[in-house]
Amino acid sequence: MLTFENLHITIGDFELRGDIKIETGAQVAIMGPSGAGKSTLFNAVAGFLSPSAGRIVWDGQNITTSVPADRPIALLFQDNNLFPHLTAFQNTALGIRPDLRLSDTQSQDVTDALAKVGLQEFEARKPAALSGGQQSRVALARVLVQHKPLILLDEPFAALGPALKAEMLDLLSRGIRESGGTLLMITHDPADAKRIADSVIIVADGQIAAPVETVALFENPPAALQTYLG
Ligand SMILES: Nc1ncnc2c1ncn2[C@@H]1O[C@H](COP(=O)(O)OP(=O)(O)OP(=O)(O)O)[C@@H](O)[C@H]1O
Repeated sequence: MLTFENLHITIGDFELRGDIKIETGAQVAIMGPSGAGKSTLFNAVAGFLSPSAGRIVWDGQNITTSVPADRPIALLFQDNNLFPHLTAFQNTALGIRPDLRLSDTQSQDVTDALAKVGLQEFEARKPAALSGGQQSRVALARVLVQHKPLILLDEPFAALGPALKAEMLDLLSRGIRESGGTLLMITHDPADAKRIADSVIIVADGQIAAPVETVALFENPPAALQTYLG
């Protein structure tokens, strides 16, 4: 379980508060207006920003002040962050060891992750020789190979067309479910939430709301979501 205990985040005069629990294995969409603090919340969870008060607890362990590398977290951001001079295999392997010196088992893990995202034939290709969708798959393989229990995605696959995006979300959701991971995904697209999220957390008006079951939320959206959806 991921818990925000009286969490208070401050940047200049921007403030965000939350006191919520997220069940292990949940797949949760984070939604809310632009500038409401979604990325800021991720930065605090990932350890790039220190909260001004409160605690972030994962499975009973206080991680509020842990350095990013010691947190149980893998991150996937919109731009994929692939290195142009490295192959799909090497870009994936970076998730295990930045110096790319893998054991045989680790190499097999990379091969398995690339197969899982349908790139078994593309291991030796560099990003320039991969389509946008294939590049996203490499980034996803790099997340899966880390076997982290908590996965944070900030607007993943936003650059892809709707069909490809849906396919990637399904791959992602299945991959994380198989590994028992917990997923937090920032998205502006209600279709993303409806496709894979069990519940939605609304970040608005300085508050991180408790997760609400996705179908129920869209059937009866709170005021902040109504305004945001237009
Ligand atoms: N480094 C910073 N210094 C000062 N203010 C910041 C900084 N980073 C973010 N902010 C402010 O914090 C608030 C929250 O920003 P954040 O990027 O978390 O919003 P968001 O919900 O992710 O928005 P979007 O949907 O547009 O990406 C905004 O008012 C932003 O201007």
